[in-house]
Amino acid sequence: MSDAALETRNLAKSFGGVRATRDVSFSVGAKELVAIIGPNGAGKSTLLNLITGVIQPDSGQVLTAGKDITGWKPHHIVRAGIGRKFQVPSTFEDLSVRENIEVSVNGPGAARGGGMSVDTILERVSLTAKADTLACNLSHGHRQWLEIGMVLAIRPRVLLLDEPTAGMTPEETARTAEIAREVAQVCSVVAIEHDMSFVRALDCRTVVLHQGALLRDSDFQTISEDEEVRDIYLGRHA
Ligand SMILES: Nc1ncnc2c1ncn2[C@@H]1O[C@H](COP(=O)(O)OP(=O)(O)OP(=O)(O)O)[C@@H](O)[C@H]1O
Repeated sequence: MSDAALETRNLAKSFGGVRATRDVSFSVGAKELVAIIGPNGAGKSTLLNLITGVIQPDSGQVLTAGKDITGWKPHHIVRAGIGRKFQVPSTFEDLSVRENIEVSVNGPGAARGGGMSVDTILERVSLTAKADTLACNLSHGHRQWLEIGMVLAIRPRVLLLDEPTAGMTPEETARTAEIAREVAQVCSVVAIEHDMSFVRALDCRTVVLHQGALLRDSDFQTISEDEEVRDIYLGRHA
C-alpha cells in the first residue's frame, strides 16, 4: 500500500476522440513541492479535475495516504485532505482578510483539529499587514494569496494550485513562488503553471505532460535543458 500524499495510477480520461489523460501515474510525497507543466491542451486541467473529483476517470485510480478516493465527490475529496485553489478567487468580498481566514479555519477542516493559527496563516501568505483590509479592496495578487490562505486553513495534506500566478505582476509571481515553497514545509504542494519564470523560481521536481501523457518527471534544471521539452513548448513537436 502506498502512503504517498497523492498518487495517481494509470489515470485515463477521453472526451469523445480526444485522449485528454493517458495512463498517468505519478506520486507526490509528504511536503513535496511539484510543478506540472505542459503546453496548451496537454491535459493539465483534466488531470487536476480528475484528482479533485470534478470529473470521473474512464480508468485508473487516485489515492491519498493509501486511501483510494477515485470516484469520490469533490467535497469528500477536500475532506480527505486534497485542497485546491482555483484560478477564479472565491473570497468573501465584504469580510476582511482575517475574517476570510477565520471562516475557513472554522469550516469543515476544523473538525480534524491541530491546524495553524489565523496569524500563522496570514504570515505564511504574506498578508499580515493586510489583515484588516476588506477582500474587495485587495489587489489581484493579494487576493490570490488570500485564497491560498483559505485553503491552508482547512489543513490540506496536499494543496493543488491551478495557474496561481495568472494575471500577476513579476514581483507578485516571485513572491508567490516563495509562498509556495514555504507552504511546502507544512503540506505537499502541486502547482500547475504556464509561467516558466514561476516554475524556475519554484526550482522543484517538474512533471511535463504532453498530449495527455506524462512525458518527463525530473528536476527543473534537467527539464529546462531537455530538447524534446523545448520543442514541445516551441510547437516543433509532432
Ligand atoms: N469537457 C471537455 N470536453 C471535450 N474536450 C475536452 C474537455 N476538457 C478538455 N478537453 C480536451 O482535452 C485536452 C486536454 O485539455 P486540458 O484543458 O486538460 O489541457 P490543459 O493542459 O489544461 O490546457 P490549457 O493549458 O490550455 O488550459 C484538450 O484537447 C481539450 O480540448
